[in-house]
Amino acid sequence: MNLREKYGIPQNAVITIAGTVGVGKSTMTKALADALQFRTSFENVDTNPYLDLFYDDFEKWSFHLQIYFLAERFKEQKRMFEYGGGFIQDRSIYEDTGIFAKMHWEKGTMNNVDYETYTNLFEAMVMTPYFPHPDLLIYLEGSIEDILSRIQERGRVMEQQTPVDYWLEMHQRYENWINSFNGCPVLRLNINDYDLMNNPDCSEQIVERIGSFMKQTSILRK
Ligand SMILES: Nc1ncnc2c1ncn2[C@@H]1O[C@H](COP(=O)(O)OP(=O)(O)O)[C@@H](O)[C@H]1O
Ligand SMILES: Nc1ncnc2c1ncn2[C@H]1C[C@H](O)[C@@H](COP(=O)(O)O)O1
Repeated sequence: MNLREKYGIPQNAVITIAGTVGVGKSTMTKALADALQFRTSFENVDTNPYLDLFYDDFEKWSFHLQIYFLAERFKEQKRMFEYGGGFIQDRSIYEDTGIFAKMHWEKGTMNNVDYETYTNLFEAMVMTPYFPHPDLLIYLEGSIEDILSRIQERGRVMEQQTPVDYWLEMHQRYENWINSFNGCPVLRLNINDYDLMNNPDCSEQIVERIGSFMKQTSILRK
C-alpha cells in the first residue's frame, strides 16, 4: 500500500503550498509529490521574462509581472483540474493578489489604475463560483531569520540584492493574510518541525498529518 492510500488521501486531491519567498515551498512540493505520487505544478522562475526587470525597478514592472503571474497561475489551475486533480502546487493563486499586488499598491510601487485593472481581472477570473479551489492549502511558516538565511543560501542574485525590509514586510503580511484566509482548509506547518533535507523520512509524518487533517475537515463539512 502506498502512502497516499495508507493515510486516506484522495487520489484526485489538489494541495497547494503557500508561504513567503524562501520558506521551502518548492522543496515541500517535490517531497510531497514523490511521497503521494502526485504531479507537480511549479512556478517557473528561470523562464519568467519580467522577474529580473521587476527586482530592478518595482514601479516600472510590477503590473506586467502581476499579469504574467496571473496568466501562468490560471493556466496551471486549468491544467490541474483538467487532469482531474492529483497535484501538489508550488504557491497558490491567492498569494498573488493577497500578498504581492496588494503590497506593491500599498507601498506605492503599483499605481491605483494598474491595481484596479489587476484586481478586476483577478476577481473576474478567480472569484467566481466556477473557479475550483484546492482541497487543502499547506501554509509553511518560519522565523524571519531562518527565511533570510534560506534566501541567501539559495542564491538568486536579484533576491539577495533586495533590501531586507522588503522580506520583513512580506513576512509580516503573510501572517496577517493567513489569519483571515478562508478560500479552502488550511494546515499550518512550522519549518522547525520537519527537516526534509536531512531526514527524508519526515515526508511520511507530514503525509500522515495531511491525511488526518483532510479527514477531519471533510467530516466537519458534512
Ligand atoms: N526543510 C529544510 N531545511 C533546510 N533548508 C531547506 C528546507 N527546505 C528548503 N530549504 C532550503 O531553503 C531554500 C529555499 O527553499 P525553496 O524550496 O526554494 O523555497 P520557496 O520555494 O518557498 O521559495 C533552498 O536553498 C532550500 O534548499
Ligand atoms: N505575484 C508575485 N509578485 C511578485 N513577485 C512574485 C510573485 N509571485 C512570486 N514572486 C517572486 C518571488 C520570488 O522572487 C520568485 C519565486 O517565488 P518563490 O517564493 O521563491 O517560489 O517570484
